[in-house]
Amino acid sequence: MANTLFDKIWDAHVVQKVEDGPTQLYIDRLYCHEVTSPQAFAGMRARGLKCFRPERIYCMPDHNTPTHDQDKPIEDPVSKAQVDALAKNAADFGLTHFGMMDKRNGIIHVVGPERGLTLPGMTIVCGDSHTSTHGAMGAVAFGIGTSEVEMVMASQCILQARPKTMRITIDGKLGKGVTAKDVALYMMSKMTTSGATGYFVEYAGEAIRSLTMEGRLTLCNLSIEMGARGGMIAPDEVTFEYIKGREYAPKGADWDKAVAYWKTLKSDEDAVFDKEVRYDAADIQPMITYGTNPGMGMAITAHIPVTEGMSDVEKASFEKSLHYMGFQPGEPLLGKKVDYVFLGACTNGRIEDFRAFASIVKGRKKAENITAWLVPGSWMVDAQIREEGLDKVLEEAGFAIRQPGCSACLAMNDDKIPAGKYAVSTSNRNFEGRQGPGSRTLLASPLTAAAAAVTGVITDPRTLM
Ligand SMILES: CC(C)[C@H](C(=O)O)[C@@H](O)C(=O)O
Ligand code: SF4
Repeated sequence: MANTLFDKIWDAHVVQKVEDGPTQLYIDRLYCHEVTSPQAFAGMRARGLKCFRPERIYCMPDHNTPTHDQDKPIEDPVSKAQVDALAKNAADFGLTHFGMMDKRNGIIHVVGPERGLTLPGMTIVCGDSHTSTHGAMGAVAFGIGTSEVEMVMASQCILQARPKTMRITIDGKLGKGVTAKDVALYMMSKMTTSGATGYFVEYAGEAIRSLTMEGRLTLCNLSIEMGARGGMIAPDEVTFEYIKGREYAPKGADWDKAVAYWKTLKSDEDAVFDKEVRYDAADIQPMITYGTNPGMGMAITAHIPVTEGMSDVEKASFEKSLHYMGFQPGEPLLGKKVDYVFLGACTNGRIEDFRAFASIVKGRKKAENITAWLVPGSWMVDAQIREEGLDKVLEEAGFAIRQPGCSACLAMNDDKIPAGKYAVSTSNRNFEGRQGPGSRTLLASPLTAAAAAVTGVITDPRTLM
């Protein structure tokens, strides 16, 4: 029988099936961060359990870590308690822990792939919705709840209902200034934030194949914002090239064996998906969001939609959203003044994102009215930035690089956008208050963020390329 990529990986991990019930699925990797693991560890303690496969569990703090002075004790008592608890829990349960200031620390969804911990064919879970990111390497990766984290700690298995499969094919070539982030924002603007609910998505087509590994990670990261259980891309030479030589990647004969297996990880020609969606790359422009969910996006040169034709319910929520943002239906965003720019998050905190940002700001200066937070996704990204001399380019243009972590993506640390201020942000969520109480978020690519950072207003990055 012809199988999809998802079927192949899922079926290889089934321990047992419950008749008319969920599947018991073996999990290759469990990632833990400080926010969603404390209750799971407490549950394990209360039941007197040890982790079943401690060597398959990797822990690191990322949400509560400050992005400055990480060598000093964390000032905020809540954040300090969370971060300290993870270190203690990892030590007590014999788990690998990349603590703050460890050169392997960073946002879990940036670190997994870059250390070679995330590999094709794996099942990967974490108590975090953006675990979908790892699917870019050809893995079945999805976010789980805290009680499920405990289940995996105890048994290295999880009970899961099998999701339906969807394939999204993007034909053709992406235009100038159009990045993986724009592809994701475009799809969401078409499908809405619930367009893929109940499905596990495989991305395919020429435009997807041509993405770098970083771009693929960005795209799969945003799968969850379309409601998908996860997103994935069949591994290919781009994937193998990215993984080769990384710290935890297979080496020598194990590498050859692994690649031979990974090459089988693709949907069969005649595999049938529960749903198929197609888009044309030529229709995708640099995108920006104007509302308070990631599906409220448009081409940067477009005008905010008008309410004609909307139902009363749609109109009410649309108007509430625009009121929060301080925008009017039908108006353009180009030229609007911005206060903050955030480059980072598990969406766009990788080396390629810093390269893209630097390519625009090179030889220009940060606009006076802009406060810019540039936050590498990990210490490895930080090291690459310096190795490539991008730090010099950024500094000459008036930007400073902060220390790794989730930062202003959800503002669990001090990096909060003040109420009423506008931030062009490379993160993945623009909900009310997401980047701080009253903050107004406009999601966009690193190129668009850079264009706003040097002009002080919303600017089409193509005009600066
Ligand atoms: C804190 C965590 C549970 C949350 C998530 O699951 O995604 C966070 O990472 C986010 O991006 O909102
Ligand atoms: S960077 Fe943002 S989206 Fe990613 S894990 Fe951290 S808080 Fe969640």
